[in-house]
Amino acid sequence: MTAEVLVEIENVSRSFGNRQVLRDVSFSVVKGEVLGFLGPNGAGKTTTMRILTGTLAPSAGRVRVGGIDMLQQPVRAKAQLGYLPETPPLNRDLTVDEYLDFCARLRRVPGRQVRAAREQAKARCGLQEVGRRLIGNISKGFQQRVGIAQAIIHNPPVVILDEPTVGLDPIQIQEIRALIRELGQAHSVILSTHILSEVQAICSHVQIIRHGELVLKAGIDELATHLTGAHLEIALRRPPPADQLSGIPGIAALHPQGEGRWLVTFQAGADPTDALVHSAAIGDWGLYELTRPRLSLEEVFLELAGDEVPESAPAQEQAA
Ligand SMILES: Nc1ncnc2c1ncn2[C@@H]1O[C@H](COP(=O)(O)OP(=O)(O)OP(=O)(O)O)[C@@H](O)[C@H]1O
Repeated sequence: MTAEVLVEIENVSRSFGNRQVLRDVSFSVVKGEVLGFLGPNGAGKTTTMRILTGTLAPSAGRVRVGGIDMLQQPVRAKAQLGYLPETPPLNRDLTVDEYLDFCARLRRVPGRQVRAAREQAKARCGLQEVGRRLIGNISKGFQQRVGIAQAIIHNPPVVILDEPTVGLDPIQIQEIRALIRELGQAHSVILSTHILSEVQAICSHVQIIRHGELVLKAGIDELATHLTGAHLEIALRRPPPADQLSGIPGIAALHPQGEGRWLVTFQAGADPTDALVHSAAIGDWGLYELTRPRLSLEEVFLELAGDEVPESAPAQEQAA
């Protein structure tokens, strides 16, 4: 069974004046996916989010949300989305309940269902205790929950969150991440962030944009192995002379690590693992360890995005 596609961006480009900031970007998000959207500053994340949420038109290409074309039927397409911008659009002078009721009406929740929608959003975001408090008087973590509650008040299939944990303390970060993971069970979530460890903690998929072009979209598990194809670490009790090892077809280089350990680099497109294991058995080399070193998301990011690495673990995040 193929999963339901909820977001489709096809060949989207965008220019500002004669400067092209998005080039032929295509991706889709299926039901239940939590997609982390990563890229260096100025790579085009916000521009993509704005096009996706219908607040900016693409210069070329097509956007569909829940199967509805954003350019042809913007009101219907936007109803499929909930959006938490980087700075949540909160009114500090309203109580949480008043504000969420207001958002529900804005989102065209029918009058008689507003209260139920508000209570459900509050329950999902852990806001039951603060309904009557002024937004200006609750903590930043609770304010962020209110921002998420307004994004899901109309129960949209797709939720878009822009830097949702910025400025929170470690406990709040942990709570908001747990909430986002939970949201991922009922909605598709697109999460823009600079924090690599956040992507690893929350997302099922990751996408990297660089200079306005997508350079990777992968499942989070595939990602760690994405660039590991080129190396092996082996340990041998009775290592042969190096030229015997390096003679195995597909091996580009050998880097001795001492005590019978070697880092083996593959030739492009080759995988000498089987040949190596075979030679070790025939030659009685005492092969007792064979591992593929996994790259961190940071290393993968560096390989693909090049310019600059986003934060991996800001000081405030240590305990999260
Ligand atoms: N309204 C605009 N007019 C002109 N240039 C713009 C406009 N909006 C964005 N840009 C340019 O487009 C490029 C992509 O910007 P965008 O905000 O999408 O990047 P980003 O990946 O979200 O970066 P950051 O992480 O710093 O927010 C940048 O060079 C930016 O200066």
